[in-house]
Amino acid sequence: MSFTLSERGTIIAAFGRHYEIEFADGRVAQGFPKGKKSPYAVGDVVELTQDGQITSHLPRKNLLYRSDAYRQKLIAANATQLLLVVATEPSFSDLLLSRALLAAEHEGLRPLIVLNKCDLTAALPAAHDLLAPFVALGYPLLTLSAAQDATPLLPWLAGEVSVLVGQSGMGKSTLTNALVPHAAAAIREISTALDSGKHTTTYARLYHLPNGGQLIDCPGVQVFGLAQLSPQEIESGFVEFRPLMGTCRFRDCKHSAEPGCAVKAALASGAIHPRRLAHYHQIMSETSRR
Ligand SMILES: Nc1nc2c(ncn2[C@@H]2O[C@H](COP(=O)(O)OP(=O)(O)OP(=O)(O)O)[C@@H](O)[C@H]2O)c(=O)[nH]1
Ligand SMILES: [Zn+2]
Repeated sequence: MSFTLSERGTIIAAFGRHYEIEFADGRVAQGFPKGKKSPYAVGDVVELTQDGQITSHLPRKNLLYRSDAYRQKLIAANATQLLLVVATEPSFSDLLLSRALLAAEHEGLRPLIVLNKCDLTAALPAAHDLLAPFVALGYPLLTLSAAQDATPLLPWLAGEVSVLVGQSGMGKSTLTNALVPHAAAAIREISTALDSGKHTTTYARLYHLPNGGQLIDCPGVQVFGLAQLSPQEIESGFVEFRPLMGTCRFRDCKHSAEPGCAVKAALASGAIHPRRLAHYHQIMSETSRR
């Protein structure tokens, strides 16, 4: 009989097929998956053999990921909160925000929209306009300047496993560096190891916050595909559509030009924002192409 001793730890960094695993006593080991795939994500609790092979992960509370028809990109496992980072400059995509919120709703993550770079005041009104439909839905919004003071975020982070998601350049790394002592050093170390030489985040990492809670910084996302979601899941992920589900005249209503459409009626009355309906149609059009 042969067996390999294995240990259980949490993935705290993921770069391609290369993982860092932290054990309960604070030790950190390198790990790699069996085979060619990278089926694990930061936040996963995994079994690691003595020679560094990851053999399995424990059941996940949730898994944040994006996908298109061909592949999945895992973002984080077992998180509790999604920090959607946008900025006054450069301008951000509100469609991407709708997509990320849909993923948060589907995975049961508490969403918080963080509007960064509020020191760039000239662009502030336009950013608030773009965010207004989301704020009207009740999504919490925190406005700050990571470069000047990231502390307004602290009360939101205690006791949570928070994932930073946003387009490149919104300031996720600046936020991380402001909140986590030594984060910059860890980032430099690995960038040198990967020889990327770039200042953009190329891998995901989990940090322990000084006052409790954990923060996961990820590479910037420009596309957030949701091929994993069914049309029903997309519809129920738009929170303002929920009370209307099943109330259109036609059961398979596309909420486009059908008579007796409850969603269109809500649009006319102002209960649904035209931008959100446009996002819904865009995301739905991608599912029907599968
Ligand atoms: N004016 C201002 N600039 C900021 C602020 N926060 C970040 N920046 C700048 O915005 C740029 C992008 O910030 P990063 O933290 O690298 O952005 P990121 O979201 O981590 O980007 P990726 O690593 O590419 O995903 C940098 O030049 C920062 O100095 C802020 O609060 N105010
Ligand atoms: Zn309808």
